[in-house]
Amino acid sequence: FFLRRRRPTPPGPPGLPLLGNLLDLPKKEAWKTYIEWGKKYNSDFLSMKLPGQQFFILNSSKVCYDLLVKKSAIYSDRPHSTMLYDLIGAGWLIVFMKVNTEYWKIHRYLFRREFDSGDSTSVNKYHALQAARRLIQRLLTSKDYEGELRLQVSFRVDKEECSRFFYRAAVDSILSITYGITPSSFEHPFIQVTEAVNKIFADVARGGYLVDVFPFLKYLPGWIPGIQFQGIASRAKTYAKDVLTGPYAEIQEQLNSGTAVSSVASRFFSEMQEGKNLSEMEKEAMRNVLANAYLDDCAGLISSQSICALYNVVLAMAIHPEVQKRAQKELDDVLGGTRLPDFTDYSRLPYVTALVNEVFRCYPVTPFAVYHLSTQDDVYNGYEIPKGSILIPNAYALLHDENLFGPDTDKFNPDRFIKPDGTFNPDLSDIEVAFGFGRRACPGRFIARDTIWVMTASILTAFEINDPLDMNGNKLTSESALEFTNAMISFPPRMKVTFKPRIPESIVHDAVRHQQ
Ligand code: HEM
Repeated sequence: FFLRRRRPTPPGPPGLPLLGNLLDLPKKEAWKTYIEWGKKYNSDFLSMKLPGQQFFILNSSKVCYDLLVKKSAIYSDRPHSTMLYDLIGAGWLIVFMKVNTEYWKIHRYLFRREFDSGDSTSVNKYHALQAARRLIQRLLTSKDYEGELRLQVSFRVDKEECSRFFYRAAVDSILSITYGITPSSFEHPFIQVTEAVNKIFADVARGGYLVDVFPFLKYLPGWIPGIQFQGIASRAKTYAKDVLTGPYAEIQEQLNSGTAVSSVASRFFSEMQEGKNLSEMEKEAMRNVLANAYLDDCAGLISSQSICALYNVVLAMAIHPEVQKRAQKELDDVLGGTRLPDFTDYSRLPYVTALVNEVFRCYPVTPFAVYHLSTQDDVYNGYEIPKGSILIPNAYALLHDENLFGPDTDKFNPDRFIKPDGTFNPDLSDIEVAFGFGRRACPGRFIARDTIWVMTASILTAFEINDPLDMNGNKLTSESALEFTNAMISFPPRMKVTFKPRIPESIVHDAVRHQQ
């Protein structure tokens, strides 16, 4: 036994005794450093150790597919968070659920049924379209608006200019899809609570709580100096409960008073009223699925993916005016400058679709997807992967791989998604990795794509996005060095842009009225 030779681990920076690679952890855009490590160690499969935890970095499509897709049965778990599970009681968050349990499977099944199947898709799309139109109307009629609107595009989810519009648009869209609720203002409690939860969950995901490293700390009372996490957890527990039960209770009241509009929740309650026999687990799972959709998109596991994607669209359009103009020409040719786009225009707007895909590719919202945890000892290419290892899929590396997406992948070029005959090229299907891998792949990706598409098409129809400036007032261009945040959800740098209207206000007001 003692003489048994251990198999090697893949190459990686050597690290220090006890600390492992703690001091090697990149402070900026870690995904780019991991690509550099791959070149240095001449391997697409790397290892890294932190105290008590073995990590593997997956830098190529082959390794990601071999492990996370082909062997997804053993590479699809998540690390346990004492803060989230044991202290906040947020075991209903699908993204952190233990894999392959009946509980997780019923949540995934219901999520898929409600967010990616024929009947529900058309109602979901209708709500996303309405939210897009309300966004355009709010931008046009903002009290700050004087012919042109100067927005501060900021990744901080607070009440700064851009957040007011894009944060609200994303919440507006997902709340109406899930519960049929349209918040009347930014101060609405269902928006405010997501802001509060956002901060705490973001810290958990960043590994910001010591109790996640030393779980025994959970037994210490909150009055001991340095144990603030107990107080934070107790506040988060209240917020999380509000997220789970607030809109759920409101939709029940609306149904009773006959004022509910069609949504995922209303369909579910109608089924129950019609006598559909559901187990207690199914009922609980459905309540959780609704809250997961609401929370994952607004304050999610780490922050808000759709909001980040919208910021990236604004950034990309501002620093690539030639792409913006071409997309606007396509929109004008189809819409004639007389109306806002809708989903029936999809097939006639291949360049808009290409540019949305290019935004997901060039500026991935989740450059590492979400970490996966292995549940069995395994061997890959002669290397040992012990049970309990964390796998970091470098989605950014794949999305910038020239073998998958053609030349100059550091350049923003929607044409890579256009076929020679001018139609959209669906063959670059590796773009899917922008939404994760294998059995954990994002179940909200269909509605996320639809929402970002219709919001992008609507914004570009209604506005020119000009004059991007950094926070020091320097002009930003496609050549500027942009530093994205080094986090699970990677936000673009803060900047200011101008929104200049391109169509008469009456078109937008008519579109919103027509939808009601
Ligand atoms: C731009 C938008 C979005 C992006 C880029 C995104 C990306 C991701 C990624 C990378 C994962 C982890 C996949 C993995 O572990 O391999 C994930 C998980 C998840 N996403 Fe999304 N997402 C987006 C929008 C949404 C929306 C709108 C919803 C809800 C309607 C949603 C719901 C979820 C859920 C429930 C999970 C957890 C799945 C599980 O762990 O089994 N996402 N998403």
